[in-house]
Amino acid sequence: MAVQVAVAGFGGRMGRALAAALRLSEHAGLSAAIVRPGSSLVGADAGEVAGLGRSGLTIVDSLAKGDFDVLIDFTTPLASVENAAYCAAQGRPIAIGTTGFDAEQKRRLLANAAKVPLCLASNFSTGVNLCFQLLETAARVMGEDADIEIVEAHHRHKVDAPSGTALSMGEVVAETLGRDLDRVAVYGREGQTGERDRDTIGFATIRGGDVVGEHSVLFLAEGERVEITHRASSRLSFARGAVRAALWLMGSGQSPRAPGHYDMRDVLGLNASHLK
Ligand SMILES: NC(=O)C1=CN([C@@H]2O[C@H](COP(=O)(O)OP(=O)(O)OC[C@H]3O[C@@H](n4cnc5c(N)ncnc54)[C@H](OP(=O)(O)O)[C@@H]3O)[C@@H](O)[C@H]2O)C=CC1
Ligand SMILES: O=C(O)C1=N[C@H](C(=O)O)C[C@H](O)C1
Repeated sequence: MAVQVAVAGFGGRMGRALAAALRLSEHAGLSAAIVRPGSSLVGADAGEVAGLGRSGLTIVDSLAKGDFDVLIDFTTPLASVENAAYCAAQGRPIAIGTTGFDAEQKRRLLANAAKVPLCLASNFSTGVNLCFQLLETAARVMGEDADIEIVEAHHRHKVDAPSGTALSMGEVVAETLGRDLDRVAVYGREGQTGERDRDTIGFATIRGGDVVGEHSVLFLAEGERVEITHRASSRLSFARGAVRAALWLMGSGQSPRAPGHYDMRDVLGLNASHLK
């Protein structure tokens, strides 16, 4: 039987993409579509709202009104923290794609991983997670001799900056080089900045139009440079990854994973020690 998936943030850009990804999945199906309390979408047909035709599933405004095995959450930091606590209390696995958490929100979110399997990924696409792996190699080989800059571009509606993916990329590079990202990150430059400090990792943000998501990490050395770039052209790449993660959390038809904090590299088998 198909794994029953609830989607929180159903009315958003990713919510609709998740509806399409679940429609394409052989092993998972949409069983609950959750929107913000007070949303005008409450009571509407989920399939119609997602542009997929009538589904017979009514949109609701709380997880307690839905029936599900596993939750996929792409909402806001506040809502994700609440939803994770609900899932932990109910013993249900959760895959979270929301970005923009502050340190305290992230601590509260991850505390729930003591009770249930929780997969938190700033980017669920396969390509970005492969880039994380490539970045480790690039940082190891070139990092000490290069200036490292991270550039990201997203659509005009995005509310957090830098993107969660850019921050994850910075963390991968900083960790590989034994640097503390909180100390070396430079978020934008203006005025008399002085010369660049070699140990810093710079971030630049572009917002506009309908850009789905683009990330480049530049390793700028004397006489040469390496650029590792990922460009997403469809939100389906994120949504299909999140569905894959939800199925993985459910143990792919067997018993669910043990409680713990996982990420998309665990789902893809990219955290295996033989790859390091
Ligand atoms: N990890 C990944 O691969 C990806 C992550 N993201 C991240 O996912 C998040 C969502 O992105 P996107 O879909 O573009 O944003 P949207 O703003 O389009 O969608 C977010 C939705 O969450 C809804 N929402 C807010 N509070 C609640 C609540 N309590 N319960 C249920 N729904 C709620 C909002 O409703 P309302 O509008 O009515 O307030 C909105 O419809 C962002 O943080 C983004 O950065 C995005 C793409 C990929
Ligand atoms: O808000 C978005 O759209 C995206 N957000 C994620 C992020 O902040 O990294 C992932 C993706 O790039 C799209």
